[in-house]
Amino acid sequence: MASRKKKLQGLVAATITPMTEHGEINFSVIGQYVDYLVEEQGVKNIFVNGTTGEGLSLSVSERRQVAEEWMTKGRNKLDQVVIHVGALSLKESQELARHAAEIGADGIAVIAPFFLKPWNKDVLINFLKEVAAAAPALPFYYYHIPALTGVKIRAEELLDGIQEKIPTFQGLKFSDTDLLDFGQCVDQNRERQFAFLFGVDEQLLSALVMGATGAVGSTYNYLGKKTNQMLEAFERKDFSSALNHQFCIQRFINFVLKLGFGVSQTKAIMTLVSGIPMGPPRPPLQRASREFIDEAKASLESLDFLSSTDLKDGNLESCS
Ligand SMILES: CC(=O)N[C@H](C=O)[C@@H](O)[C@H](O)[C@H](O)CO
Ligand SMILES: CC(=O)C(=O)O
Repeated sequence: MASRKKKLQGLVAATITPMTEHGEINFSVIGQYVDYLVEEQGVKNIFVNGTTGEGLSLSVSERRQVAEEWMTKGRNKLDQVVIHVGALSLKESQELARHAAEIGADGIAVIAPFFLKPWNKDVLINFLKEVAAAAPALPFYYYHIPALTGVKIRAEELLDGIQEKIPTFQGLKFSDTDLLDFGQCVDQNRERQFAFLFGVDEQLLSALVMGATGAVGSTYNYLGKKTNQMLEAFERKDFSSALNHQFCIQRFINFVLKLGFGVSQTKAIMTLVSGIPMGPPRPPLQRASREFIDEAKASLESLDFLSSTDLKDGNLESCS
C-alpha cells in the first residue's frame, strides 16, 4: 500500500518542456519557471512530461533528465510533482516509474498505450497495474485522454474495482468533455479518497460542480492566477463571480482554439506571458506562426491577461 500523501488538490500546471532553438532541452530555465509558477501564478503543483511537455516526443533519457531537473528546482518550493511515465513499451514505462520513485516524485500518471491498443477495461488495467507495480510506494493516476490516445474505454468503467487491482491508485486526470462519465467517476467513488483532476481548462467550472477536486492543464502555466480566482469564488459559493471568471478564460481559449491551438501555441503564449523562452516544439510539431502570436497577444492584452496591472481584482465584471 502506498504511503498516503496529502491529497493532490487545486491547480496543477502541465509543464512545457523548454527547448533551445536547436531543439535540445533547455534545462537552464527550469529554475526560473518554477519561481514564475509559484510567485506569479500561485500554482504549486506540476504534471511533468505529459501532453504539454511533449513527453511522448522525448527519449527515455531526456524524460529522466527533465523529471530530475523539475524535482531539483522544485524542492521546498512546489507542493507536488507528478511525473507522466506512460509509454508504448511497458518496459520503458516501468523504468520511468522506478526512476520517478528514486528521485522522490509525489506520484506517477500513465496514459493508455495508443498504438497497439487495449481493447477492453481488463486489458488496460492489466497494463496499468504492471507499471504501477514498478513504483509500489507512489500514488498512481490514470490519465484519461481519449481524443489523443484513441482508447475510449470509459473512465467510470475503468474505476470500478480498480483499487483491488492497483492498490496505489489514487486518482484520475480526466481530459475529456464527457461530464456524464466524469460525474459518475465521482459519484461511484464517494467513499474513496480519490483525486478527480479535470483536464479541460475551458470547462473547469462545470467539472467543479460535478465534484472535481483539482485540475491539470496547460493554461494554468499562464492563467493560473486567473483560474485560482475562479476556484476561490467557487469555494465561497459566489457562483456568479466564478462564472464571470470562467467566461473570461473561455473568451481567450475560444479565440485561440479557432486559430488552431495546441502544444506549439502553448509554448509561444507562455514565452509571451512569462518572458521565459520556451523555444520551439519538437517535430512533428512546428512552431506557432507569427500571425498566431500577434493575434494571441492582442487577445491577451484586451482581456487584461498580459498587463502588470492585474493586481486589481475588485471589479468582478471585468477580466482583470
Ligand atoms: C489536449 C490537451 O493538451 N489538453 C490539455 C490538458 O489536458 C488542456 O489543458 C488544454 O490544453 C486546454 O483545456 C485548452 O483546450
Ligand atoms: C494538459 C495535460 O495534462 C498535459 O499536458 O498532459
